[in-house]
Amino acid sequence: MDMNLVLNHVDLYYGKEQALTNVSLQLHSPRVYALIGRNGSGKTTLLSLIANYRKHSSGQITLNGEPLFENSRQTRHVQFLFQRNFDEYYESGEELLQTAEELIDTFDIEAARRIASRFGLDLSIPMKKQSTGRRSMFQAVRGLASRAPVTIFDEAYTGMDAPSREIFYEEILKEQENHPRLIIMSTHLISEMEHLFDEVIMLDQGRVLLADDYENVISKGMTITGESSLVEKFTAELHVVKTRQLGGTKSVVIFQQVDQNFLQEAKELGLDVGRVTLQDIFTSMTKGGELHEEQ
Ligand SMILES: Nc1ncnc2c1ncn2[C@@H]1O[C@H](COP(=O)(O)OP(=O)(O)OP(=O)(O)O)[C@@H](O)[C@H]1O
Repeated sequence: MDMNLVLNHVDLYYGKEQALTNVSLQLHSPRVYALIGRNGSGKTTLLSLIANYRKHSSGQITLNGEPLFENSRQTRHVQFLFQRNFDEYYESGEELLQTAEELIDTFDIEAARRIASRFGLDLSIPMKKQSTGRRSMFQAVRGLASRAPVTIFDEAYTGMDAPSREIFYEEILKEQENHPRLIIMSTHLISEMEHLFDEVIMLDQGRVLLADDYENVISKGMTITGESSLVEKFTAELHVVKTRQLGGTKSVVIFQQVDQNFLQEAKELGLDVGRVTLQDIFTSMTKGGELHEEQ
């Protein structure tokens, strides 16, 4: 089922504090969206609006052309998985999966049991007795097996060890191949999860700093290194997001689409042009403002 989620000039206030400002986004299936941003940038707030956990203060949020808030015809498409505290849950994982099967039309309990078994997650134990990482595994299982057309994972890996996270990523890719949908994942583990993403949304202090196709984002970022004055001259008109000075050598990160002529010219001048990762772009653009100087 095709999903089309649109946010149009959305603001969110907590009392007098503005957590989201003028957020406009268009998301659609089948895509995996990375939602990245520094602590307190508004990721969970944004996800909680999409998941109908709270109402936006102004603007519009629609799913498939209909206002989303308290609209059960559309909200039933959305599942939100976050680091839930299961301290009061005496039910076992299996019992909670059976409840999910009753409540969620698309839920596949056999898939849930299979993925739980891959994690080595014992579903017979009361959830309150599970460790933090295993509670996260359970949320991952529930989200993946929900097959919800809009599935949201808010830092779903919290507490999971590296092998378990690897299983989670493999299952995301498998699910997306067999049951494609709109998945949104907020994360701080950018390098580790980069291979999962089709799209990138970057928040900074409640505003959208960037929303683009992953390949576009990566193709815009590059480093240019060489003799200081040469680098300065060459990049004077470019969108420089980070500068690093090492003696007489300067290295800058630019974030801008450039053409082959540009690369050729850099080569002829003896400048070194290198690729950067999404994590590099993210830290360059958000570490203490857009332009970051390092000595
Ligand atoms: N329930 C709340 N009441 C008041 N302010 C809140 C509430 N929840 C979040 N905030 C504030 O809103 C802003 C955004 O918080 P949010 O939790 O959405 O950020 P985040 O990007 O998810 O952060 P993190 O990466 O640390 O989880 C922060 O300034 C936070 O203090």
